[in-house]
Amino acid sequence: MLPLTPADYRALARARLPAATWDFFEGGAGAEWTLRANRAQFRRHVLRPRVLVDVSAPDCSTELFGARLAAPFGVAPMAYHQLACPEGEIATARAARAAGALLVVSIFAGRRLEEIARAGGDAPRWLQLYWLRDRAALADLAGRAEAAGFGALVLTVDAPKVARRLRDLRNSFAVPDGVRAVNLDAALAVGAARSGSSAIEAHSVEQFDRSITWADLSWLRQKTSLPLVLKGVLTAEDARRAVDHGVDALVVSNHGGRQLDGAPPALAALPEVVDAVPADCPVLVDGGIRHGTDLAKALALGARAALIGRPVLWGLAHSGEPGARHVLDLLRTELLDTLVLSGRPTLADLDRTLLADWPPPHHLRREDPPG
Ligand SMILES: Cc1cc2nc3c(=O)[nH]c(=O)nc-3n(C[C@H](O)[C@H](O)[C@H](O)COP(=O)(O)O)c2cc1C
Ligand SMILES: O=C(O)C(=O)c1ccccc1
Repeated sequence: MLPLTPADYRALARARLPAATWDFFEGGAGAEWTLRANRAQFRRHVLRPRVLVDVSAPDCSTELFGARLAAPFGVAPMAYHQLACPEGEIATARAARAAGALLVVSIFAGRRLEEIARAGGDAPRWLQLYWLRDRAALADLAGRAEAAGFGALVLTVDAPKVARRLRDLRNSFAVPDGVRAVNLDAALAVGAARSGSSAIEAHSVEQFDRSITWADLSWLRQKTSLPLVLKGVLTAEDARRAVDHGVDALVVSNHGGRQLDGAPPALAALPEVVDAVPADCPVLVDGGIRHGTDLAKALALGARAALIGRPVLWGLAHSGEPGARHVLDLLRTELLDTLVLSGRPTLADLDRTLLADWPPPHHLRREDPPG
């Protein structure tokens, strides 16, 4: 089968991956309610097409922190791309560069930052951090990122610990031998499998500093001159607080349903965050974006760009760099089609008038009594 959508890559990737790896990629926290809600929320909006608009030159390129993107999206930070393909983040960096997409590298990447940077060339990349107890390790990463041409630091704030993910507990999931977070000291690595527990959850409990507060942000600020992005904000209150603390951009995210189960779908939280921050503060979003139409909906609700998580892993698992590149290219192609067919040829034309609620609110439902 020739894959024509990210969903096609999902089916092909599943057949190639060990069951426990598949579960780690696909799974969420708890009852996976938020995981499902991320997708369901996209189905609650329909697109209101405008006709007889000149759509002969659609353009979905954009700029973020001074870097040019061919399309308004990037690869979400995800640990250990070598679980999907042997080249790991090197393949992803080449794919993102070829597709003109931003790459956000996880602190738990399996390849060295400097190598990833070489593979990415002049394409834009950011580094994601978790706040480890070992602040020297954080300071070291911040310095290396700046030296290797990373354009921003992304602090993930929705994970004081990794959540209880039932699939990983049932599988006693651990990272296989030969895959390691090489940008950190071996002493900070994820441990071995233990029956009935998740090595990743256990590791986070040991290594993540869950005592940090807003007051600690100034420490990280002062370690770097790079823009600072907070990932995992879902409320207007925290969005305002972030801006007050000098944060340069936000990612509205529930971590792909992998952290607080019961958190709102990212798309539903997006408008309150967009409305809470100044217009010059970029708001990104991730979670459940699988189609070009999903991108159009997120942008219409005020996102400057989106991050793509699992679909990139599907492409990597299918065929490494070309697979990941094709997934990103498909999303850009689908977005361009959406711009043309909805009569909104540029990203500036995507606003809330593109969307209507679905199903439409009724005054009178069939089951309501007459009169
Ligand atoms: C396998 C996997 C590993 C992840 N690792 C990280 C990580 O290291 N750091 C982080 O901030 N988010 C991590 N995330 C969350 C993603 O950055 C992103 O928020 C989420 O996957 C977006 O949802 P989507 O997969 O539905 O597109 C991970 C997600 C997955 C699926
Ligand atoms: O962030 C995650 O979702 C995740 O899966 C992870 C992986 C390795 C270490 C910490 C978190």
